[in-house]
Amino acid sequence: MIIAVGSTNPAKVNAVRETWQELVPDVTVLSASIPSGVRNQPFSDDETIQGAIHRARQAKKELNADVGIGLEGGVVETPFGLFLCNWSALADENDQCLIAGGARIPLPDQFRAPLHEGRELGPIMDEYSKQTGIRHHQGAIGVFTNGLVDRKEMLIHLCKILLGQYQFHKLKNG
Ligand SMILES: O=P(O)(O)OP(=O)(O)OP(=O)(O)OC[C@H]1O[C@@H](n2cnc3c(O)ncnc32)[C@H](O)[C@@H]1O
Ligand SMILES: [Mg+2]
Repeated sequence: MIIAVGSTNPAKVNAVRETWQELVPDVTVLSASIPSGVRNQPFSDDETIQGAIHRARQAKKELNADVGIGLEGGVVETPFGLFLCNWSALADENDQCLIAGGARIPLPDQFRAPLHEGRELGPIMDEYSKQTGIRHHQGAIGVFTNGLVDRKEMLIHLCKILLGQYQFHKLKNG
């Protein structure tokens, strides 16, 4: 079975690889950089979900896979402040999509202006934490949880929710 991931970000690819290779026999995980079809920095749940779905379907198509997976990070305004959000989608053999949402965590108020001006969270996080490539490693969630939950671990949870739904639908519909 071939699984295609619509990103080359190691936090994303390794999350998919570790989840599927551990839980499903004879899986090959391929990855390719796939545009999300939405803004580089999605600004709502809807836009982030749309990006995840687009990446899942395109990855499946471009890599000629059985199943495609899209993982997308975004930000959402709430009455309690600006939050990081995480969404994922799995495109199955019939191109039907399963969706799963992940962790949310508040972002500092000072991030609001640069994000609204069109900057991406990745570089803002690098400046804030005085590190480089945060998005590829611990992620914002790792920084703001003191390293207790990193981006890959958070994405593994999403991948398990996708895989579990996929198995549930297979058992139900054959
Ligand atoms: O190569 P791709 O797959 O595009 O990976 P990415 O890191 O850009 O991730 P997304 O496109 O899913 O996320 C949209 C933006 O939000 C940023 N982002 C999302 N989650 C993040 C996190 O946990 N830490 C740092 N930046 C994050 C990301 O860097 C982008 O600027
Ligand atoms: Mg991106």
